[in-house]
Amino acid sequence: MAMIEFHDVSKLYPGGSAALSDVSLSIASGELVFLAGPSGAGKSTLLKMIAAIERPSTGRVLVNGQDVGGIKPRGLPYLRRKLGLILQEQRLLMDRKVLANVMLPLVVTGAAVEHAEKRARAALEKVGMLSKAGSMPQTLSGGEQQRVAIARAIVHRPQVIIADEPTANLDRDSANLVLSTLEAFHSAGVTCVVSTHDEYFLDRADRVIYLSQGRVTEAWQRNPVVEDAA
Ligand SMILES: Nc1ncnc2c1ncn2[C@@H]1O[C@H](COP(=O)(O)OP(=O)(O)OP(=O)(O)O)[C@@H](O)[C@H]1O
Repeated sequence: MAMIEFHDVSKLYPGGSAALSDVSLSIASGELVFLAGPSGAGKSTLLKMIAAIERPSTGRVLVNGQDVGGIKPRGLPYLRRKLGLILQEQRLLMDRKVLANVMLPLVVTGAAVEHAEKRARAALEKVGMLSKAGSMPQTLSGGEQQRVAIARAIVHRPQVIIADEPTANLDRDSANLVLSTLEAFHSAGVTCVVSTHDEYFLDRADRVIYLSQGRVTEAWQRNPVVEDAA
């Protein structure tokens, strides 16, 4: 079943040229898909459309069958509950401990503090960062901070993880750990869409969609999933 579908999606930013042009793609439930392409190709724009942070100028974006392009503000929390977002502009709060950072998405949606803390500890354990729960973010390496950001993104157990360049500026070992963390969620059935510049990861990927100047220029799949005919 398709979790994410783009049908002839174009995006024009006000006053700008087309950030995306006629993009059509389908991502199945449980897939791990990499989005590649040069800076400015439209990767961030595409990811933000899945979360309805940006809206298509034309075309349709469906998440779990729901058209999210025209979603009303009151429908956004329902959509966002399904999604775990690791976006470039969402840094950790440096004046709060790791645990508080990961609890925050639950606390702001009204969860009880004890419940939020329990969930946050479980999320930190999943990304191998529970021992740093009491640390301040600036005492962590870039890769560790990124794993905390992943814990924050999955604390509400989303069906889909959207990660925009989660390994940017990391050394190879840290990048590998971040990627293994995402792969573990994929193995647990979570749909993952991850943008990257890193050829090393693209070589290992099962499915890559290349964007250039807002268009899908290449897309391949190493081991195509054979749909069960039944
Ligand atoms: N809010 C905005 N307003 C106007 N133009 C924008 C906005 N966001 C992105 N753009 C433009 O849209 C195009 C695609 O940008 P986008 O950030 O989606 O690319 P990207 O592939 O994610 O690049 P990078 O790898 O550098 O993050 C670029 O030309 C960019 O300048």
